[in-house]
Amino acid sequence: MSFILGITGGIATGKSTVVDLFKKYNFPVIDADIVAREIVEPGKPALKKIVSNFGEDILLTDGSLNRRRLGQIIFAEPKKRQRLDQLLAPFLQDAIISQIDTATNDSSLVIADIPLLFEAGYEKVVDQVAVVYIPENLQVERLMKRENLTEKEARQKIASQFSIEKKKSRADIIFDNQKEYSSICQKVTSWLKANKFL
Ligand SMILES: CC(C)(COP(=O)(O)OP(=O)(O)OC[C@H]1O[C@@H](n2cnc3c(N)ncnc32)[C@H](O)[C@@H]1O)[C@@H](O)C(=O)NCCC(=O)NCCS
Ligand SMILES: Nc1ncnc2c1ncn2[C@@H]1O[C@H](COP(=O)(O)OP(=O)(O)OP(=O)(O)O)[C@@H](O)[C@H]1O
Repeated sequence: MSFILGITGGIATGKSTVVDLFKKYNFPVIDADIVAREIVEPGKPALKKIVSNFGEDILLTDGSLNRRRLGQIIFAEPKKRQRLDQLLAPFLQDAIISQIDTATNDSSLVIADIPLLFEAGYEKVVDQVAVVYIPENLQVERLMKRENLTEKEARQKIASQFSIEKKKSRADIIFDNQKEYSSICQKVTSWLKANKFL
């Protein structure tokens, strides 16, 4: 029996930074953002659904999804975001569960990196949830810096998810990422040792 650890957080709170540490220890990682890219490759049914809802304009000339354009639409218009979430949810869920199942054959610990874990109800497919936490003001600061956004744009993206405080209050484990990199490394390693995965 493998232990499935869900990792979530807000945009730019440091999920990738934490997940990379688990990868360094060779634990398998299912990345929901990558799965979400795979299910909308040209020819896949989820892409057809997006086109029938958002129009042909949502494709690039080579027939692939114009991710930048779709991002601009959904982060500015909550109704359209909800529509996208609804139409992708069944495809995402099937693919995520199937990738987790496959990974459990090879490892005692499987990491599921799911940005919208709470919003989309993935608590039921993982054993525990770790939230990578920084306070919202620092989240705004790191997001603006990483993506070269204005404060308004950063806050708009953050507002499209549950707040980081709400996620923190639902966590089984909190990986606080306010301090320097070495501090978060130490926390992850301590958790692995305390739970006998190292
Ligand atoms: C809108 C899309 C095309 C934008 O693509 P882009 O390459 O610019 O961003 P990327 O996929 O790397 O997502 C970056 C981050 O945005 C946030 N995010 C993505 N989709 C959503 C959403 N529907 N609601 C809230 N936040 C979201 C997540 O924190 C994610 O980590 C893409 O994010 C997408 O297909 N989203 C819908 C699928 C989804 O729900 N993904 C999250 C998996 S849990
Ligand atoms: N401890 C830290 N100190 C300073 N900066 C950090 C720290 N951890 C992460 N960062 C920076 O903050 C930004 C966000 O981190 P990261 O990309 O890991 O977040 P994320 O939660 O995976 O984001 P997203 O889900 O939006 O892709 C990055 O630019 C990263 O370099």
